[in-house]
Amino acid sequence: MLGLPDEVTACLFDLDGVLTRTAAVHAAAWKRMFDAYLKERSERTGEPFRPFDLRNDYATYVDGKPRADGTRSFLASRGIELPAGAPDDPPDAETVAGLGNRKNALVLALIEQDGVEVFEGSVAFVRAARAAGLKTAVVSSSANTAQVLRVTGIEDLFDARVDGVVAAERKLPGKPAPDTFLEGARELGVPAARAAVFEDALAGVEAGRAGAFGYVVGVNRVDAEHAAALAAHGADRVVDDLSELTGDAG
Ligand SMILES: O=P(O)(O)OC[C@H]1O[C@@H](O)[C@H](O)[C@@H](O)[C@@H]1O
Repeated sequence: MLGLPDEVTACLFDLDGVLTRTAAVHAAAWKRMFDAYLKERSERTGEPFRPFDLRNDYATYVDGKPRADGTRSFLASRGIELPAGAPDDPPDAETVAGLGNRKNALVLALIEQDGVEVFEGSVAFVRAARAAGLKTAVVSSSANTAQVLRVTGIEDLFDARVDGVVAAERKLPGKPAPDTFLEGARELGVPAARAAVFEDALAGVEAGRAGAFGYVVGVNRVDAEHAAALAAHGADRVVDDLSELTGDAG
């Protein structure tokens, strides 16, 4: 009925791009922050300015990973290495934390300005899963997860939450490592083999595969190329919307 293998008794949902329409918000904020930084750097050093590519740089280096890992990973792709800095570095500090704080201020401003929308097909799927007796958790790298769940009013649909704040407290390595999803399954009291992972990011489906979860659903919100990449990185099935799983696609 849910389009999942029979042995699956729990569902672990990524947030941004799976439950809520916030992946594009993050991508836009990353681009604005990195382009401003790269431009300023190129004026200073004389290196050519090559902007952040919203599609490829985001999917390859940033999407799905914790904020600092995404920052470091993209900068490394451009041969740039910055000091880690401190969590409360100001947004103009030339550190990994400073650039991350600059990007987070942009995300919060965009959320404040435009609000957050859910994917209705996903919310209907979560409700159907719970009605069928499955346990549900949100497993996201985002430190803004609690706030996004609150403003969209869907926080009560989940039995557990493992987000960027929880992962930092418990010292769990972020996606593509499987640890945050494994922690989500542990909180729901099920072994990984009985849990399904729902992910739109390449780092996320990789985490699903690395954790040997019972089923990995790739949720494609981009294009056919991204759908193929989700399958190549570990998705057992790729859908454009979770309603495809229940056969409710309208
Ligand atoms: O900066 P935040 O809100 O802690 O989120 C970290 C990451 O969380 C992930 O869910 C997003 O896919 C990334 O784009 C984002 O950068």
